[in-house]
Amino acid sequence: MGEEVDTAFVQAPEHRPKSSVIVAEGIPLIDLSPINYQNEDTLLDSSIENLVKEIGSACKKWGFFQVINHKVPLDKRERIEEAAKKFFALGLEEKLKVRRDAVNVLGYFEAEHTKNVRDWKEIYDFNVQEPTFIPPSDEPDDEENVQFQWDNRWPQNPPEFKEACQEYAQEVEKLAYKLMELVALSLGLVPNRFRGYFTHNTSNIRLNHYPACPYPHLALGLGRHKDTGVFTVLAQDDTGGLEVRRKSDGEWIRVKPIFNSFIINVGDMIQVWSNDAYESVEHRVMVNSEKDRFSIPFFLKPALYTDVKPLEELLDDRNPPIYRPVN
Ligand SMILES: O=C(O)CCC(=O)C(=O)O
Ligand SMILES: [Fe+2]
Repeated sequence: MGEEVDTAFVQAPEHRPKSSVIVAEGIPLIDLSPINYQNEDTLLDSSIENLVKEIGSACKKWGFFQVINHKVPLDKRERIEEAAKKFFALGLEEKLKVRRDAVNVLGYFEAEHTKNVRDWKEIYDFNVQEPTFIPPSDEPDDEENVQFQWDNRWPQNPPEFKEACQEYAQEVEKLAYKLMELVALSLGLVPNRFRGYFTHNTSNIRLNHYPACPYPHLALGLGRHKDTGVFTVLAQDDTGGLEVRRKSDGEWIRVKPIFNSFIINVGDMIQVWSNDAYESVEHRVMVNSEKDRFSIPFFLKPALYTDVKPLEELLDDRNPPIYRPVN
């Protein structure tokens, strides 16, 4: 990524970052302490009730919130952050050894595009559940129906990379399931309503590296998009750069980094399950000319065979299904 402006990275004028930044007072900060003192049978006492209300209203109003006191051990997070830094600092040739390709969707990738404009970043993807369960195809001979592979490609360097990734994944996955229960309660459902969808989950973790960029006014680290999964649990470093589209007026709002917190955002699947009660919200990432930025999203995703459709319990004559099942 040299000093010349490479037009592949240049955003259309209306999508370029503005020089003034609005820092969100707005996106709610939610303290998860109440669930850390609970066991399953007491999940419904009053501190949980308040927490559930906070989560429900954050999902409705913003589609985004931050959580603290989440019980993901800080040392596990620091270990994967360090491993990610060391991996991205390797030479390109070394990283290309684990590059994703047309068949295997996991591994390193340096040429991601969002809405046809190249993102100023490099990434590494791995799946949380290994091996990923792939349902047998109905039409195995159909040439259109390419069978993708979902095999984690672990680099040899740094040596601790795989273990750091797997240990972190386990912890953040536990947090995701707790949040899923709280989201279920906030929709008036039983806490484990969604659990069965994740037996053969396809959740993945992405390591994002946004290098410092010589023309941050023209490019984006990641163009505007919505997350396609259930929801995302994102660890961002202290650089800042994530912006969220405020539902009330469409303004881009910067999400302030808070030490040892996670950012949670509603994805497309909750939007469908909840029949639009909660909406998936656009977000994007700014780059800057001085500092690299690292982030680690965990994308909670169900089994590949899941039919995602509005949940029957939430529908009635006044709230008919907006979506047909999507598989
Ligand atoms: O880097 C970030 O803060 C956000 C990343 C993101 O939105 C994504 O990878 O989908
Ligand atoms: Fe995203």
